[in-house]
Amino acid sequence: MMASRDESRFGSLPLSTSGPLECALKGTVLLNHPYFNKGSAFTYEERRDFELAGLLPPSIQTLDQQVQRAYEQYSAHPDDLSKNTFLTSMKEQNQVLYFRLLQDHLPEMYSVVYTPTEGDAIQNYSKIFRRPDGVFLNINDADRVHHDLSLWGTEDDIDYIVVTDGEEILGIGDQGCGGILISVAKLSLTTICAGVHPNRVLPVVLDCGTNNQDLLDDPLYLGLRQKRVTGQRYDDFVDTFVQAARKLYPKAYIHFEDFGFGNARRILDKYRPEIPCFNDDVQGTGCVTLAAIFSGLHVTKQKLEDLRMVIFGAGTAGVGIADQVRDAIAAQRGINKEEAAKQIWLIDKPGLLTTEVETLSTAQKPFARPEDEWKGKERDLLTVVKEVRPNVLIGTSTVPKAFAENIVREMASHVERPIILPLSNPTRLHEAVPEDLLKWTDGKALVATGSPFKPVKGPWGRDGEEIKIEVAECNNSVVFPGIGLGAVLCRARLVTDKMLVAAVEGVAELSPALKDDTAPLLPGVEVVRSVSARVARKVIRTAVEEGVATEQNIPENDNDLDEWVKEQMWKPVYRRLKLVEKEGATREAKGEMLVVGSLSTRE
Ligand SMILES: NC(=O)C1=CN([C@@H]2O[C@H](COP(=O)(O)OP(=O)(O)OC[C@H]3O[C@@H](n4cnc5c(N)ncnc54)[C@H](O)[C@@H]3O)[C@@H](O)[C@H]2O)C=CC1
Ligand SMILES: CC(=O)C(=O)O
Ligand SMILES: [Mg+2]
Repeated sequence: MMASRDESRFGSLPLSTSGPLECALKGTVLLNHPYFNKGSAFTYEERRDFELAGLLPPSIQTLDQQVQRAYEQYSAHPDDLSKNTFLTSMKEQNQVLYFRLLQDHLPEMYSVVYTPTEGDAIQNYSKIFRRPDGVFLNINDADRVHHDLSLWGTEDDIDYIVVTDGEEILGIGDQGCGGILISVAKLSLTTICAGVHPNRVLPVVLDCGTNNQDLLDDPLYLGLRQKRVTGQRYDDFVDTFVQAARKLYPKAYIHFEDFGFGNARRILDKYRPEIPCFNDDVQGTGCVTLAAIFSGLHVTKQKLEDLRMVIFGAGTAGVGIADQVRDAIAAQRGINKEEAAKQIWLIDKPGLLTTEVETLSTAQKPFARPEDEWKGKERDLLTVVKEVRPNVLIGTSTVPKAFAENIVREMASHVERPIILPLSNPTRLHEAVPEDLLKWTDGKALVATGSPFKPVKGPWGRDGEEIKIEVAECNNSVVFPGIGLGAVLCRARLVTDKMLVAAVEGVAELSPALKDDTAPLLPGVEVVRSVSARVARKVIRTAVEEGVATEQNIPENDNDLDEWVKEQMWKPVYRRLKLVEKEGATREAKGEMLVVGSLSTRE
């Protein structure tokens, strides 16, 4: 399916987001198709032309009225997980209404469709399952991968694929085939936050088995009931998927999500030089955290050269952050990466990572401290904080309460405004909560968290008056949708380091803390679409400079480019349906294009 092209002042736009929509479906088939369905909002003419009149109550309603009703239904649900399930079924019924409801209530619903509630949905996947959503590929049927993927469209149809193997979902570990829901959730965010067209995306899970014994013992578990396959067979399976996806959907950008520590980086390093791909946990987290650090340093009136950063939890996300920050230090100070790495200390299960630690991974090695520096000293977090006197402390360990009061007070005794980012999701795994961090530092800590938290009140105003401190969400979701949108629109061949740096700048420029030092370190979800548009513009501009943009008609002027980006961002509005004959109709008009959540309408 290629959406019908719009004529605009830019000529023909690659992605259409407005104008009438051709449709060859009628009656109940139409009502059951989430892409076309408008429910009570079908107009009089549409009800007549599409044989809907007797299938709907007579009042014709507006999208606003539908949103109001849907919001009331949503609010009646007793807990977040049932709200999440309600939203999923809404998406399966009426896509525009689902995205519009989300858009209108984004700050409230963000945590319900994403972390932390999506984590609960994933953990309960086999219990709450109703309809499949996305592509299930399993390692025992590797020879079917090409065929099974080919059912989702032709070569122009897919812009964006999110793929997981379910091994390291959020902070909740191995979730086997339930991981499909992280692919689905990340794609919902690319649409709602960045306007990536919801019918041109593909959520995929690579089911390689699971080492989660609870799942293996659960009679209702839906995935492969076997231990994870590793080694060459695993690598071959991932490669079979990547090659098939490239061949079938050569325009698609591949976003890797929540792979295990041993695989995430390896897979990224293998494919990055060849195809447009991105690992959100490594690169997305690195980018958003660097943006938060930039605004924290702006508040403390320091520079990257002043940075002394301790990262607790040196896994996929922790080392991803270390890399991104190290590269930024090297670029800004004009020094090599080895020298820049000296401003970063990594701690993992063995304690501080030094050159003597035997389990160092390839990615951790560049940050290992010389063993001599630490002879005779403890390697735990408290000692490291005492010795290093960091101004930035990051948590990506999944160890709740790891940033204990004595550690935080120790840090705050050496620096005026400690920048503390507990990033482990979901909420219950945060290394500390904002309320404690602010209490222990008399409101001085500059905090951002991996999942959303309510603002904290305390007597931290200039004259001791009570103020409310809003805490930014430092989650890769601030940045990955915009990077993806940029890469898709410019049809990037590759995602280069400089494109990622441009994305960091795009987020950092819009940080509220730049204007007000009591404001959050990162832009919030209420402005996420403009953040994504800015990030996309910067990513596209850099892709052109780097010679990796293949789209021909990218405007040169920044204002034009902004408009070009925004015009192609999908919006949740009803488009007039135009009846066409089935014969000769496009795949879109015949309802044959991918609509996640509409598997039952596919043949
Ligand atoms: N806010 C955000 O945007 C993101 C947050 N995360 C969160 O970060 C956390 C880690 O995720 P990944 O890096 O993907 O997982 P991972 O498993 O690759 O990394 C976790 C690391 O923490 C270490 N660790 C565990 N217990 C420890 C202890 N007691 N002391 C020191 N280190 C310990 C582990 O050995 C491992 O290296 C998760 O909770 C995840 O949800 C991940 C990606 C993005
Ligand atoms: C945010 C995210 O990607 C994670 O927690 O894994
Ligand atoms: Mg993730």
